[in-house]
Amino acid sequence: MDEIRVLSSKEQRKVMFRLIKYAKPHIKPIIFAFLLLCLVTVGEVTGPILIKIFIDDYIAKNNIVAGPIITLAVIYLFIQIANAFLMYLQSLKFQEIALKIIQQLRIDVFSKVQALGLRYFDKTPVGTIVSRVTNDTEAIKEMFVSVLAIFIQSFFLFIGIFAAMFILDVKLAALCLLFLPVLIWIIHMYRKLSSKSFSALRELIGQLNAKLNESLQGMSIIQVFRQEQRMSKEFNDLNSRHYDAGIHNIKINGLLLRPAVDLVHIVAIIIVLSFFGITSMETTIEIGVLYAFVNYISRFFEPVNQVMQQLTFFQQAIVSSARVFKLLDEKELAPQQKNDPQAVIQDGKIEFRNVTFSYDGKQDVLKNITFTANPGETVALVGHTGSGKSSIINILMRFYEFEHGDILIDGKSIKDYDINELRDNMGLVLQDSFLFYGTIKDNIRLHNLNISDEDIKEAAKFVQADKFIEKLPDGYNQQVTERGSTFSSGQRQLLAFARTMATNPKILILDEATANIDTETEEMIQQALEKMREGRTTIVIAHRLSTIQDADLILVLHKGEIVERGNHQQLLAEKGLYYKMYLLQNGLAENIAEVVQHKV
Ligand SMILES: Nc1ncnc2c1ncn2[C@@H]1O[C@H](COP(=O)(O)OP(=O)(O)OP(=O)(O)O)[C@@H](O)[C@H]1O
Repeated sequence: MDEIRVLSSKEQRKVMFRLIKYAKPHIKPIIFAFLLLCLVTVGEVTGPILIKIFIDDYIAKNNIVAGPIITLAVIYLFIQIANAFLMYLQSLKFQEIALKIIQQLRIDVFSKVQALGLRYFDKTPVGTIVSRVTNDTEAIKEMFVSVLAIFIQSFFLFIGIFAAMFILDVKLAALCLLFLPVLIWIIHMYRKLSSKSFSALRELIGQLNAKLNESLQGMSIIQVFRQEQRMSKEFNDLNSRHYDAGIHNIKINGLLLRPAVDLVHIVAIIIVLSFFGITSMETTIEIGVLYAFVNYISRFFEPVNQVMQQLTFFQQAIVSSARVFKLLDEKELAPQQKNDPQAVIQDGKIEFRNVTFSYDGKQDVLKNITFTANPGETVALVGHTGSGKSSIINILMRFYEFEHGDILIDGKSIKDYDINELRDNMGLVLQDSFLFYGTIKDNIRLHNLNISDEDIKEAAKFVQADKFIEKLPDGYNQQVTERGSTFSSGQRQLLAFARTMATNPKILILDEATANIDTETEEMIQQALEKMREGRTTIVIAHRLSTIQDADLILVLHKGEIVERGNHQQLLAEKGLYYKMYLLQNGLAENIAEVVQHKV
């Protein structure tokens, strides 16, 4: 989980510059949008000047001449209409650019997530990653769509208004400039106070997401173990903390947003009116100038208010951007390959040479693993839970990088191969067969266009999945719900077999299912596995020793080391760990307690 941390001003600036870099490819439309913005500002500022001319030159002087007044009115109307149109156009342009930028950012984040190594996913809750791709990029979108547009628009308007005020009355304009430091101070205070509460708020939303995600994924366990109340309590606690953070935020906003700025606004009007009152005793003042000033001051405070309001989103976007950039800079990448074009898998010979591996860099979970699986041979990994069987598969599949020793395929280091070459030739079937939302066909083909409908049917037939698929109302076009929850685990397993067989890999890696499957399906699965293994180098994690008695080599793992090796008969004759496991699994141990005591 990300820590609640307020970014320093320097860090915020760095994040801001990096965000702005995303706008670089859109420089031409941005310049166009800025030009539109300039025109809009000119339009906004000229309105009060035209009214000032109308008041001072015509009304005050009682000089009601139809021609010039109508011309003035027409110009005024034209400027207002043109401005409305230009405003629409510039806002559309800014939004378009913003959406394009955010689209790119999302693509970058998603590609990065896919390039990350499993170590990253081990330490990061799924909810947090989802939050990065959705909520955080959404917050950044807000920054580009409204925050920056309003900041820039307000800045332009601000300059335009001051220019107009200086044209009308230098002294009074200079007086108005005095309010600037006060406003800057309010904005600074607001930013300072609000940034911490925003970070806390965003962080809590991330935690709420993570909790929700955990609850949904583990729903069956939650219900079975009656964890509903605990989960609700934890969720409620987080929700209450979110509420408190929200209230804290509202208080800061309530105090510093509109009220503080409005107060300065009123003081400014009072000072301007007093100034006019005092000077009117010495010189005649033009009522039109007074109108224009009061109008400008109101217009000037409106953008300030808007900018203040946008600071909320700005803060949010900076925090979100910092998190997204942290993800983009994540160094925990998937193992890198040398992509040697000469490295091609021909026979599928696998050699582990003194491989030592650790997940955390501290504790070795595999120690000095050495074995060879010759082409077409089956090597079975057995051992108690936590002995390192899955870890061997994890490094063989290049899910995790290993530092010591080497794994060779057909005599070349596994690190030399192009990852596609490895993935195309190594079929992996895990215990929990993951099915995607889509049809059965999609799930077997996995969008590989080289696999025809015929290939799919053949693969299904090969693993005997065709029988149950054909009985489904829509056959191969039957819809698979999320994670394939409407299929039995045996059926899911058969579909996963078919998916693997459709690619016809040279190497098979199987994590044999431990789930209880009815005897008939079990039989089908065993037959399918036997056929699949024929002519393929196979590494299989076996939970039941009965299924691997014909393996060419059985490796018995204990605490990350290979403690016994040989075929079934040899290992039984050794009367070691394998022998004890075999007796236990077959209920043949005369005194099971004795065997267990022997630290099986
Ligand atoms: N992703 C991981 N991060 C850190 N440690 C891990 C990770 N996966 C496994 N381990 C640790 O590595 C050791 C070996 O685990 P591994 O999953 O390889 O055992 P296994 O023999 O496959 O067990 P099982 O039969 O229960 O699947 C264990 O101590 C386990 O706690």
